[in-house]
Amino acid sequence: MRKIESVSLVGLGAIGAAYGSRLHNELKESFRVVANARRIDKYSSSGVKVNGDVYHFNYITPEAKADSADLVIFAVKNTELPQAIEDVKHHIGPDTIILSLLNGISSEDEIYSVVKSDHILHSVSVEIDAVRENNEIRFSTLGRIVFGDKSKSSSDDVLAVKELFDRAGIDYTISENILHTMWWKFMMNVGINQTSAALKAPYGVFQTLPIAYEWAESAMREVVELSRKTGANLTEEDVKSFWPILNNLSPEGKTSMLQDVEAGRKTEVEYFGGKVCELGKRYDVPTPVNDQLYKFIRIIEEKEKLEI
Ligand SMILES: NC(=O)C1=CN([C@@H]2O[C@H](COP(=O)(O)OP(=O)(O)OC[C@H]3O[C@@H](n4cnc5c(N)ncnc54)[C@H](OP(=O)(O)O)[C@@H]3O)[C@@H](O)[C@H]2O)C=CC1
Ligand SMILES: CC(C)(CO)C(=O)C(=O)O
Repeated sequence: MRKIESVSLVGLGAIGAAYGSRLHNELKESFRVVANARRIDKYSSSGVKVNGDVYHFNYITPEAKADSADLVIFAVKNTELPQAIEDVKHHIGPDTIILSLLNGISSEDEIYSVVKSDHILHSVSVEIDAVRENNEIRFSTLGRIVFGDKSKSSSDDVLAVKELFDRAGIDYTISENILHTMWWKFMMNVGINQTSAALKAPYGVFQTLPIAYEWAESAMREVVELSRKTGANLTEEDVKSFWPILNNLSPEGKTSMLQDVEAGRKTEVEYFGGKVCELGKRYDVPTPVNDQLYKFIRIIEEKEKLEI
């Protein structure tokens, strides 16, 4: 098994900085953050704070000549992925393992369509409640990364990432059925991210108001129906499995979509509700809850652009 000695990250936001701080502690200068000059200025001026500790990472611009990394991690939003792939391409060699921590079920395919690598693992981060405000990232729980190889249950790439996470102190689970895992996480995001953004509600609202949680569950159940058509085969038990996860998150914590709405940024709604509506049409499965959530969040985004 080969040992991962160098990692390049693109996306130093809530998720990227949370896990990146652990990788920096382990790999020091061999952990590189790829970012353009504007972002590097922003990060360098006062450092990036992760749970109160100030980090100065090893920054590198997309244009700079670079050796390919043993591992490249994507931690940008789905809307930012095409540019991120372009920006990190100097760091991807024929043997580079690629991990995408993006939510949704499409980022790995999108990366593959450009880099055509056989070393792309599938992954999701779960049970993390990371919140970013400017250069400051806070989380009460780092959760874990669930990852796996779509074609084999255990591969050299999986074992190499496992060994790195053990060294860096990052919790993980290796999934034996990563397609199911990706859909399970997708289902949660479709439920909680969209309803929290529509209600402008942190996790505490869902922990205490059954009516809010039921709304999230109704959006998730449409994903369960769709999963039966795609082979991911989610069940009602999968829907119920989110309850203990939610209860472990900080009541003040906010989904990444609520953070986007509050910051006036474009959200990932196309990759959650938008995807559900698209698949619903393709498989002739009704998706009334997501149809409304999709419209609602699109209106919030458009409203942001109006000057009235
Ligand atoms: N927050 C959370 O708790 C969780 C989030 N996720 C998922 O993880 C992914 C990332 O989310 P999150 O960390 O919250 O998002 P953030 O918006 O906090 O972070 C994204 C970061 O990527 C940077 N970025 C974007 N494009 C580039 C680029 N081309 N080069 C370098 N940096 C770039 C952005 O910089 P800038 O701000 O300067 O544009 C920003 O700092 C999403 O898919 C999300 O759904 C998954 C689990 C939990
Ligand atoms: C599941 C949840 C809500 C927190 O880990 C998430 O993935 C997000 O905020 O995007």
